[in-house]
Amino acid sequence: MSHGWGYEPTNGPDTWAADFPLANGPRQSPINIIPKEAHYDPSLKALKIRYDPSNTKGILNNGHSFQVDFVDDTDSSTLTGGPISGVYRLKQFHFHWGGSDNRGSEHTLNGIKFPCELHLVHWNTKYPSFGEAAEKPDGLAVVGVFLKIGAANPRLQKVLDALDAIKTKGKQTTFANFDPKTLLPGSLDYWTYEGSLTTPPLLESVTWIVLKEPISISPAQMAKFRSLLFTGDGEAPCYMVDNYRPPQPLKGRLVRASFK
Ligand SMILES: COc1ccc(C)cc1NC(=O)Nc1ccc2c(c1)[B-](O)(O)OC2
Ligand SMILES: [Zn+2]
Repeated sequence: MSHGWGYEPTNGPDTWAADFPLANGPRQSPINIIPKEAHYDPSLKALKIRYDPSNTKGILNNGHSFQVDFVDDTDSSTLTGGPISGVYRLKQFHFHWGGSDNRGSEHTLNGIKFPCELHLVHWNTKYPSFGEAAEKPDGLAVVGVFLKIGAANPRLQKVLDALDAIKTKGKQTTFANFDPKTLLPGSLDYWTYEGSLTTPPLLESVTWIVLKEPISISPAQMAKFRSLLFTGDGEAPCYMVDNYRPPQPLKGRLVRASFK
């Protein structure tokens, strides 16, 4: 049976180039962000984020992470402003995390890994669908939020409570009326650069918008993420941990900052 990509030594990030040559492309993600080397750009606009909780569609264990999906057939949950032009619709959000608190994020700050990173995925409505947009250089905009260990985050609780129902790969369950805006930190200051999906097919279609301010997650809440399985029912269980790609070469790209 074909060995799909994953995060184990036999199918992890170092093996992806064999099936996905974009892995060695010119605008791969994630990257290490060095704040002192970022360029403050006063022309960058503030992010405008408007989400409608009634667009929440469900929650799924896709075997690589879990994601909360949104109805995206109207402009009711959108990202505008910031470094992007036009209207991008919210499609889904998901997380990446480590097997212990010293790793898990995809982007790093001065080489520091956070225990977890949230990705809010949006697609450019100048294209007819997410799939079409994902193939275009300006097709996607992803807001990345670092999570750091601290007090329990009550905003995460509804998501965490749903995880028992999606323990194994392929499981999904109803999930309604969730406002992802409640997951954002107080400040929307960000770094931005042109990059890619951090999972195969590694398409180079993402304008990354990484927020400077992390949100908190408690050790008990992290343990809940780590109780999910990469594997499906009936397979030898493998805990869903370390589902992150390490930083990729910057290859001359500029990282801009929306703040001084
Ligand atoms: C098999 O998966 C696909 C099949 C067809 C298409 C067009 C896209 C995908 N995958 C996809 O969108 N992944 C994906 C989308 C967005 C983000 C990430 C992964 B991330 O880097 O982790 O954060 C942002
Ligand atoms: Zn992601």
